[in-house]
Amino acid sequence: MPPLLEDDEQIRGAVKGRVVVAMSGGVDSSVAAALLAEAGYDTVGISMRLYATPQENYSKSCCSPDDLFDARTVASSLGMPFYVANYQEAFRERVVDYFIEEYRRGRTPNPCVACNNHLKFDILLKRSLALGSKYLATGHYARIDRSGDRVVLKKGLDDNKDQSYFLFGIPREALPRIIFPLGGLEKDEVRAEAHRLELETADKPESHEICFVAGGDYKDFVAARLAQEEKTPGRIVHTSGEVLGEHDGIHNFTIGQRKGLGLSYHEPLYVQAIRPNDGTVVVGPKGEAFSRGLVAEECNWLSFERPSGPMECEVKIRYRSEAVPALVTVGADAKTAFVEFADPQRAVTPGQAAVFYRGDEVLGGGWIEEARD
Ligand SMILES: Nc1ncnc2c1ncn2[C@@H]1O[C@H](COP(=O)(O)OP(=O)(O)OP(=O)(O)O)[C@@H](O)[C@H]1O
Repeated sequence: MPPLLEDDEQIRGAVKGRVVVAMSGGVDSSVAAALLAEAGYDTVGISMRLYATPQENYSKSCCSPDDLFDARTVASSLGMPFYVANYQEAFRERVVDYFIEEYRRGRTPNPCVACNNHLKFDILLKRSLALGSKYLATGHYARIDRSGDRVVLKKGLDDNKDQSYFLFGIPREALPRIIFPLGGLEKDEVRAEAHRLELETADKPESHEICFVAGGDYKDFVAARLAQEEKTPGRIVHTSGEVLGEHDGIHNFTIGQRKGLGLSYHEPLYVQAIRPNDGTVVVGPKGEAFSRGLVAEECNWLSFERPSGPMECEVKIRYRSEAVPALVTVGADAKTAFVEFADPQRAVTPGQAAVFYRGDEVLGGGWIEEARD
């Protein structure tokens, strides 16, 4: 095992003092807390209560009583003070309602980004600083590099776990206040650390689902929360113009979707566009779903106040896709970015994030508004 926190670029330059650790009850944030405590930081644990799930789904939700219990147990074994913050209302407004509204509009939301932007790195960060803490730490797989003349956000070292895509919305001035103790570790090392530190959560399984849609299908979740008059039904039309069928609402579709279209056709068809105005869902064969670029709105820049001119960089248009070369130009207020891919990309999806990288560094990002042909 390489030396951890003390020599880690994550923490270099971070003056020892009080750190609030955001504890979800999972293994990652448990290890983050334990490493900071071991390195001599004055750690305080906070779990956010975000969502109340029905009784039968308790154990599958991110902030179920089980998880709060686990977080409390780990904090207690580390001798850390521990608090639960009730952020259910903010979470409902900023994450759950946003999630439903985006589907209603025929877009594909990214609730993890919304949660980071509005809960973790806004409300919780402010609360942490108000508690006299110097830093907020989370178990995200990303790095904050403090070694140069400016503090920058970088990808996590573990390519497979890297979560920097979800973090583009952190306010630039907040970066110096954040610590990601796991950014320089591989997932296997984190598990090994959890065992070495004898944490209760060492063998706890990963959570993969959207935390507030515990166990269920997100489409059912959205459909159950939309009144009939909020749904936009319409036609399913082939790119050739042929009408193939009808549907009950655009909230049921995502760009790039192949399954569950309710069509029988002689070749696989993919959703290529969703038109909220008249409810049309355009489908076509795989080869046709490519775009030359996109427009992103509400951009946040991390490495500078704004790009100084047209900028060559890499862009990632969904969490699990490669960062691909692109030319990015911004509008007058730097909130809108016009992205031209070096090579056309498949399934550009309004509502997802476009995150701009230069190598490992996250330059910034924004929300995809539309694809450009
Ligand atoms: N309910 C919560 N309360 C406090 N912090 C949270 C909560 N949910 C997530 N976090 C923080 O955000 C980080 C990333 O959240 P994510 O949902 O991606 O968790 P994860 O990668 O499964 O990590 P973990 O194993 O710690 O649950 C967590 O490591 C933790 O620091």
